[in-house]
Amino acid sequence: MAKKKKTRVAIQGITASFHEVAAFTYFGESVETVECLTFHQLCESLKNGESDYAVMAIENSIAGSILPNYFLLQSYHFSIIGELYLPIHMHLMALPGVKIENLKCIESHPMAIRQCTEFLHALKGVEIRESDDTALSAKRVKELKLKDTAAIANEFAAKKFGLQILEKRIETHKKNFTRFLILTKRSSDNATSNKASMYFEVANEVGSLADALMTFKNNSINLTKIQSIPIIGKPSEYSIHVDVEWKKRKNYDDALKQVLRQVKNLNVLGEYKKAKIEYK
Ligand SMILES: O=C(O)C(=O)C[C@]1(C(=O)O)C=C[C@@H](O)C=C1
Repeated sequence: MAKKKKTRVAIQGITASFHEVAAFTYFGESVETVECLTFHQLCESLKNGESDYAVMAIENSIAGSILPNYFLLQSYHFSIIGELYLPIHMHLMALPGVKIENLKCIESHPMAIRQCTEFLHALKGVEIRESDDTALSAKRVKELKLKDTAAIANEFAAKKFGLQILEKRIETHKKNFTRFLILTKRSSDNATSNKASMYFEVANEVGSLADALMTFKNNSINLTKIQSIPIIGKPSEYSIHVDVEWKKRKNYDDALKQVLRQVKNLNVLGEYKKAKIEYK
């Protein structure tokens, strides 16, 4: 009998990155992760059929939105079929025996660095270097035997690459989570959906955005996120990305019909089940 093919999930980063943890948390550990060093590569992997799904970080509770990913969502038109809020614990790690006083450089993913600015500002004379991925930074420290460099990454990376944790939980606030979107090429009807992501444009006129938002309110739709995204080539013009939640599907359907008449170029990126935020 033919062996069942594993579900392939594109992640940004390498094994032991936060994206891999997100993929395993959402799908279970039996999936095969496809490592992509950039979010652009991640989208290409899904587009080319190299992956069945992609997991994409979209915002962090300390560092904020990952704006370039909103552009990718608009240009690739994948379907959002789910979301995940992953608690994020950042650790400073180095080769065994290395002390904080020996460090000349700390490297990590830029989103990870932004989540640890309070801790990093307090260190004097240490260069902060951005990398493609938290786990990749840990791997580099190990493979290149960098005695003056530490990585910021998670506990799985420390274990996998044999690094010693010098300082635990260096994120600026302990309630720290990253929201990940689950993307695929096919849209699917999800009867249990109670959340949607969409973007649209409004006329540059008094009240045009407020009117569209009022329509959601008037239909008992809760707006959980609003993000303006520059329209390239049209300075001072924006498309508006919103995430909305509902208790009754009919309220959402009614709101959507009405909003369609108020805005331009409305695109629904996906309807899916709202995830819980569970702090560890
Ligand atoms: O570098 C990693 O480990 C990632 O998975 C990337 C990423 C991000 O893109 O925000 C994921 C979660 C954390 O917020 C930090 C970094």
